[in-house]
Amino acid sequence: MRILVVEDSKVVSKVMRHLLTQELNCDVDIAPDLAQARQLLASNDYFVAITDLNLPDAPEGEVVKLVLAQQIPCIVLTGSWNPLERKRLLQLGIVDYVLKENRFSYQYTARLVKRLQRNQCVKVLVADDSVVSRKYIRSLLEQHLFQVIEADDGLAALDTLQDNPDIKLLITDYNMPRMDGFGLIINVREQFSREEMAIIGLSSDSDQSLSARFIKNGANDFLQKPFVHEEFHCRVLNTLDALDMMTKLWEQANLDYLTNVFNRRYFFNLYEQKLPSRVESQGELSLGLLDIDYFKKVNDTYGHDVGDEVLVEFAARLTQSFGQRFCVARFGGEEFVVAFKGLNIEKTFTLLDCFRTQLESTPIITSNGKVTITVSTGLATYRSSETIDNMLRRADLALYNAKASGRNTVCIAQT
Ligand SMILES: Nc1nc2c(ncn2[C@@H]2O[C@H](COP(=O)(O)OP(=O)(O)OP(=O)(O)O)[C@@H](O)[C@H]2O)c(=O)[nH]1
Repeated sequence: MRILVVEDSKVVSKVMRHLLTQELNCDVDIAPDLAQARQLLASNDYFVAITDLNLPDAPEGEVVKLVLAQQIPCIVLTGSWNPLERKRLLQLGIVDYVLKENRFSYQYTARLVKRLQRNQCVKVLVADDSVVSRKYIRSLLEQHLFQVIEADDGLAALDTLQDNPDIKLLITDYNMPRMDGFGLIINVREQFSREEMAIIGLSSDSDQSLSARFIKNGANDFLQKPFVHEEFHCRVLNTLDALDMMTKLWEQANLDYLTNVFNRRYFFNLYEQKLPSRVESQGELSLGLLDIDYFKKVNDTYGHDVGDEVLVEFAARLTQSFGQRFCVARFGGEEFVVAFKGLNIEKTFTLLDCFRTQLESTPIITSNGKVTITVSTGLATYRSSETIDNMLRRADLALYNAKASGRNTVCIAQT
């Protein structure tokens, strides 16, 4: 990713280069005047340009037009606060007008570029029966590089969500035919939690209780129409930042910090409570408890860091082999579990034994050379009315037998 900074102050361009390279993996080109900006724009593709308005050879913000003419998102970073000029430039389609007030202005600009990069992968659904309003919101969102999908009422929005379950933000009007904004939000919240999707309600209705009702029904935020361009962007960005934060918290609570597979807590939340009904609805369930053989020796021979690399690669191979269909979790240390739902014991045994032979024959490449490991596995299949703890106890006994019989083998628990 390449970013152009058009700035005649050496101090400011140095600060921006430092902050941008710190926040993002990117190349930064600096143009101190319009002539050099023109040259650089002619020979490179830029993700975004950050431009001053007052340059030695272009004192009237001419560089903004040049950047926008090439369809490059433009952030104005200026020392002069001119409300009329600001309004004119926002209408021209710049991403933002940032005043150089203090160091936070530069940090804000770098974070904004990072958000633009993130926004490219974020799908936003706009539900509104007014074509004019929909198109306006679309244009604002596209200035910030979001992927935008439109729906003209609540029912059409629900259909769109079925086809695009990866939509991260829903912006919905209140008054719509067939299904209004409240009906839509109530339906959406039955399928998508607050960690999965954010919702912003909109309305031009003068009823002041609407904002609270939107939020009580499951929206994250509310905006009164007509709204100011920048308020819209601030609300969208804050809502998505909160969603990102929730996702991060969820990941910290449910994923293993080293290997990124699920952790023990996630596994037990998934299986502890509803084991019989889950098994009945999905058919059989088998658990594989896998423990790397003589892992202490790996640590003692190559060091703890290489031990970590081995664990990461082992988890990656488990995920590659089973992660798409089954739950893979690290129970702690060098012990992992895979829950094979819907598979009988014979098929599960074949899969685990195949994984075992492949692991043995494919050394792990580490920073300290190749390391060959083997794995012992205990395999238990669900018995009527059994708890997950009991199943794991039986899988653990089978694992003990696998270790006792010489390791590098899969042992089946007694039913
Ligand atoms: N590198 C690394 N080592 C870990 C981690 N968690 C646990 N270990 C080490 O894993 C080793 C497990 O050793 P043991 O329980 O004796 O088992 P083992 O050497 O694999 O022997 P068997 O299981 O009997 O084949 C210990 O040395 C732990 O310190 C980790 O996150 N990273």
